[in-house]
Amino acid sequence: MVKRVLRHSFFNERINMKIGILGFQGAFLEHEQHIRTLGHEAVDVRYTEQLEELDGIILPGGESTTIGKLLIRTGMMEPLRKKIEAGFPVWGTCAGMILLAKKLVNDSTAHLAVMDIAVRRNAYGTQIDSFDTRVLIPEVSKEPIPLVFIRAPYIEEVGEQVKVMCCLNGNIVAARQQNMLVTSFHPELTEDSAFHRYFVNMCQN
Ligand SMILES: NC(=O)CC[C@H](N)C(=O)O
Repeated sequence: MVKRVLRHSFFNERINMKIGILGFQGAFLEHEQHIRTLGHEAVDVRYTEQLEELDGIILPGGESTTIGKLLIRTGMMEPLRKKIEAGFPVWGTCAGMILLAKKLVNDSTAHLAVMDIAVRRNAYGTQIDSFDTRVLIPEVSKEPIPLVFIRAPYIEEVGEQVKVMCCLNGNIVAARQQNMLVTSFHPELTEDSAFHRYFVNMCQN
């Protein structure tokens, strides 16, 4: 409560959020750039103690099996899971989506298993099946935004609490359940900051 009050300016404008980006592997720099462009601080998260100073965390793309193993090895898996279950804002892009899913339909990777979605890993095939497209996601932006898919997963089933934000050819590629946001694609690899703005807003509320 004290933290919330202190982080508002005199005129009640929110200043300088601290957004963590899990830095074990994957697209740290690209996410950092967007967070900085929006005027907030990006923190490279590698230790459990760092979680306490953050307003939210991004789990970037990479290799979910590797990131899952590192979460266990560093002792961050359980504290992070508990924090997310208590309402800590989190956004998983691609491998990050896999880490957040309660159910993996074609894999048994160690993961956080907090969000009520069933996810298929590498659902679009291999690296050469990577692709990009533009889609209007009204909740996030007034204009169609570029979506980049790289060995991407998609969501096959969602629980009652989950809001589907974007479907592509009948597959769910973006969804939100309260404090948890997931995207199959990589907004950090495009110039459009709409998704980062959306997540920062989630962290402010
Ligand atoms: N770009 C990505 O994050 C790819 C995810 C990767 N295919 C995995 O299973 O973890």
